[in-house]
Amino acid sequence: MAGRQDELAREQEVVDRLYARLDTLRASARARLADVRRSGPSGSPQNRSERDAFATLYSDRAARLDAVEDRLAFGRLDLDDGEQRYVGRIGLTDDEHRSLLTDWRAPAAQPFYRATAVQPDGVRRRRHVVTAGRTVTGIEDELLDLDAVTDGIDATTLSGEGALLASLAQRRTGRMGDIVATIQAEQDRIVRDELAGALVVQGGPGTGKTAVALHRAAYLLYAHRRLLERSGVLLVGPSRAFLRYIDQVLPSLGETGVVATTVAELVPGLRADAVEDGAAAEVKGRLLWRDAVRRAVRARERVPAADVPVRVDGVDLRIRRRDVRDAIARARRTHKPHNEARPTFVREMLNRLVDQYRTRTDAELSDHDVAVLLEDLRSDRDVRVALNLAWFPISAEKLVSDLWAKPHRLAQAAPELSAAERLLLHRAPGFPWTEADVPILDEAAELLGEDDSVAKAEARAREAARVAEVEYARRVLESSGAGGGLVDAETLASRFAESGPLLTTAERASADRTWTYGHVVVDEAQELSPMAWHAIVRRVPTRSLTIVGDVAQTSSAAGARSWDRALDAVLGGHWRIAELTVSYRTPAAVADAAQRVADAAGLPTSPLTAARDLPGALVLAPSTDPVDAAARAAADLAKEHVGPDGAGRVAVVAAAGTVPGLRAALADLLPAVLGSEEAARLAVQRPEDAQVTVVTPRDTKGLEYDAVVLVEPRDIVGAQGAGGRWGDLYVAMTRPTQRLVVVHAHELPAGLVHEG
Ligand SMILES: Nc1ncnc2c1ncn2[C@@H]1O[C@H](COP(=O)(O)OP(=O)(O)OP(=O)(O)O)[C@@H](O)[C@H]1O
Repeated sequence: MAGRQDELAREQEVVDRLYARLDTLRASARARLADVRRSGPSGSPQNRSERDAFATLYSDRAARLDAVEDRLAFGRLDLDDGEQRYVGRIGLTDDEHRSLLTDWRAPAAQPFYRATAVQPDGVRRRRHVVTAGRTVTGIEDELLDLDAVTDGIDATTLSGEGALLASLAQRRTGRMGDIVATIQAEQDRIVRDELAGALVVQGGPGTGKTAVALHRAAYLLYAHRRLLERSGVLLVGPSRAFLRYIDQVLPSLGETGVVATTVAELVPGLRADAVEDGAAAEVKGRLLWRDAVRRAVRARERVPAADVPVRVDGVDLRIRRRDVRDAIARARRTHKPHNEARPTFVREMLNRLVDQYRTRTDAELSDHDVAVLLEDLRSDRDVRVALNLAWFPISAEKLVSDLWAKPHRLAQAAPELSAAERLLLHRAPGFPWTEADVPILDEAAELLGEDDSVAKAEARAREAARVAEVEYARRVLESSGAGGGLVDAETLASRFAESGPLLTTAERASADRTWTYGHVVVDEAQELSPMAWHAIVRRVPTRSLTIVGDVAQTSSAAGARSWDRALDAVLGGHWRIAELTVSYRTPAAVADAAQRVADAAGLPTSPLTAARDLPGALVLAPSTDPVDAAARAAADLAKEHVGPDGAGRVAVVAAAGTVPGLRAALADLLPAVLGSEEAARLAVQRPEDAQVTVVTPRDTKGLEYDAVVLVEPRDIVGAQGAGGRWGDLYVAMTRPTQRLVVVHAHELPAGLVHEG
């Protein structure tokens, strides 16, 4: 083994040099930061904001360098021409700009993920370097030499199998980690796919769709930094819990500027956390709301039933129906949103009233007289009421809450709905918003706009100032040499902005409903309703999207069972699809059983091959007392998998009605099985950090656990047979990385029966 020890020692030397370089760069970023901060609070506002901008720049750089500590370098390519190229989390060069480490996203790193013996791409050997902290603990070589190929090679051949299996075997921490060291070829093709257009990634559970989507976001930010740093990247996930689960991945890849949100949070400042019936959510998810909201808005632009008499300055005037009709037509011709077109309507009406006044009184009116008269008309209560009734200034919230609370408004706006469907949507005034309301509110906000003439004037002034700042920033960058691809004049200028705190693109974007992004990533995309798609696509006019999901896992009634049907309406058929087929999460026995169940239920599954199997991964446990049996199984699994260091996750997954009973049974049992101290430690964990947890299938969406106890599959599916919640069962079965125990009193669904 002397050869291997020598190799390890050699790699250790290289890794030591790379960390030394990293330390030097960190020290230099810190020193620059300290210099900038030391320069004190003196100077002109211009100087101060310049100093703040550089402080942000250097602290960003220091934070990025800090984030890449773990597994800084993880690969080596030995090329045909004798070059050895190290691949790692970021690119590093020495003082003479010679490459020490190649960023995993650079074209030069691509063969690390793609080269095969059949297509070696100039690579002789691929080496995975495994490190713990800064110590090299292992190496794994693949010779990409056709002579070394014994068996046939197929699409599922794993690269760096040892490193991959080691990472899959690790205890789960409740936070997703990056997979940068072991991205597989089929995944890499998706990660590096071009920016333009909409890419749909369909794949069964555990095929790495989420991981791939996040690595793709990091890749695109690297490959198109100038464009995307300014416009931003939006990530839409299914829930806050899910966003928390993945929130360390992008920072570990050196990217912190991505805006992460859920559909419920898509409109800044709006809380939509109430839960509603799936049937109502399905109706609210239909595309018909584009027309319905338009009609609801139009209903606030209304010609009165009869002329309205008003008396101004002792003169009798009439708000005439035909004037209102003409003024409405005129305002609509501006093609502005309702509230923004309102001043045109009002101006038009007031001018017509002035004309009437002139005719009635037969008076010569000077400019001054007209101005005074206009002011009188504007402040007259009756005139105001009549004009408001004809063109009502209204907020999105008020418009939509009127639709839900006032049956006649809904009937008028959405005549295509049946009376039963309309009844489903009825709410008492003051109800809280739900997720399905948000795309409708967004549509309303879009069609209403804001009456923001003052804000607009301010924005124009700010834009003029910004142009000057960009010019200034360009000069600063030229003279300081701080550009180097890390920051451009626009970015720096936005940080120079004198007013308010220094906002990053992500901060500005997340506070602005009308922001348009350079790229949008949608995860668990099968859950989105057509209206939610409409709201998301609006935010990316270039239609540059990465859409990942699995139409076999859909649980929302408004979600998609086919990508064609979900996307053609909003993307006009302009999207491409890639498929992932290897399940990295779930052991083969579990993945195969889940696949059989899903196929028997007729779900639109993708082909799925598990990357590994584990003995005893699937246990079927019949019991006459499933609650007790599930609690016992979970306690035993907790003993096996849950560590006091916070690693290891066990979930009991059950239909909602059983959850409270299971929680109580488990709480009673854990002290006896784990000891009272360990049980007490677990008992006080926050729900999102809980190492042992009892949840419904929908709570587990996108997440994973070391072991899962699945309680009574029949209850999860529900009584409807073929129309039941099979997607939920498919999700629940495919959460464990190590073991699935199915506890049941009733008959198991087809496909879940022990074969042989
Ligand atoms: N190339 C890889 N190397 C190491 N781990 C990987 C790789 N690909 C995926 N994994 C791991 O497999 C697990 C499943 O990945 P992920 O959650 O991205 O799958 P998914 O397709 O989004 O699943 P689901 O459809 O169930 O939400 C994760 O723990 C992920 O880190």
